[in-house]
Amino acid sequence: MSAVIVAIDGPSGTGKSSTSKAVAAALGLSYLDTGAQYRAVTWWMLTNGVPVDDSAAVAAAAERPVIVSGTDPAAPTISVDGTDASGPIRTKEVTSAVSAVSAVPEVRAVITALQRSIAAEAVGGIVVEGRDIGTTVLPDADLKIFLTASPEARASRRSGELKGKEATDLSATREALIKRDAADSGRKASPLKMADDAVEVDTTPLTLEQVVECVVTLVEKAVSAKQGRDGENGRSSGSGRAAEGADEKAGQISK
Ligand SMILES: Nc1ncnc2c1ncn2[C@@H]1O[C@H](COP(=O)(O)OP(=O)(O)O)[C@@H](O)[C@H]1O
Ligand SMILES: Nc1ccn([C@H]2C[C@H](O)[C@@H](COP(=O)(O)OP(=O)(O)O)O2)c(=O)n1
Repeated sequence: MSAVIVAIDGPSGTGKSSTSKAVAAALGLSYLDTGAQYRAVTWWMLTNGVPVDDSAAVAAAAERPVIVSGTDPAAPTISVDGTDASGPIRTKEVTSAVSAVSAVPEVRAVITALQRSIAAEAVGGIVVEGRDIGTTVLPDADLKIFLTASPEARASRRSGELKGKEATDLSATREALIKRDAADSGRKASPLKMADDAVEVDTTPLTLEQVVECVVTLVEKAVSAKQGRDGENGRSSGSGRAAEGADEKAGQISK
């Protein structure tokens, strides 16, 4: 069977990273945080003096940063030009600039190609999380999930994280999230949007554990359906009873 590919998209604070990591760890899959890659490019632009509001300057530099992502869900890594960037990419400066940088088509072209090659190399399967994975990066993913949550829930989750570090003001966090979502959803190049064939999960009333359980179940169904399809293909070329058993499971997927 070819490796399962799971796309998890949604706005900020809906639980994409926590859910994707836990699901990948539970099922032995690789994990890719594509937001971290856009943050890494943004950090490179800021540290190299590229004016992030000048899209032509950002476009001209788009191919320069060398981004490497480690895909172990237990210890995901991100480096830029060989330097660990996991800390610096989470600062307020990067968060404020990342929507402008990620709206530049030349940046998206470079990062999208990188994401596709990482997914293709993940022989054991992968969970890829972001904004445009189901619509643009991996439109043939075996399962597409779109996570949502109320702005209040998202802001309170985020300010819980920031406590003791940077701004903890709930309404400021809420405004910043809404502004970033509007920029990410309103850009021309590959905006944040639910794919037509995605499963929407509203995480507002759910604990993280409940969301993980729900997504693990959906992935298992998608794997069964995939095995069914692979079995069917095998059977049409003459591969017998095992294919028939797998074929029965194909009806179980619910979208
Ligand atoms: N269902 C949930 N209920 C409560 N807190 C959650 C839930 N899902 C995620 N969180 C918490 O919310 C914060 C943001 O989650 P994260 O996975 O980083 O979201 P995203 O990747 O969508 O921005 C984290 O601190 C995480 O532990
Ligand atoms: N596939 C993606 C992933 C992220 N981005 C952009 C848009 C987001 O505001 C930033 C940062 O993404 P990230 O997932 O780190 O954001 P949060 O964890 O939700 O704060 O990157 C994107 O344009 N496409």
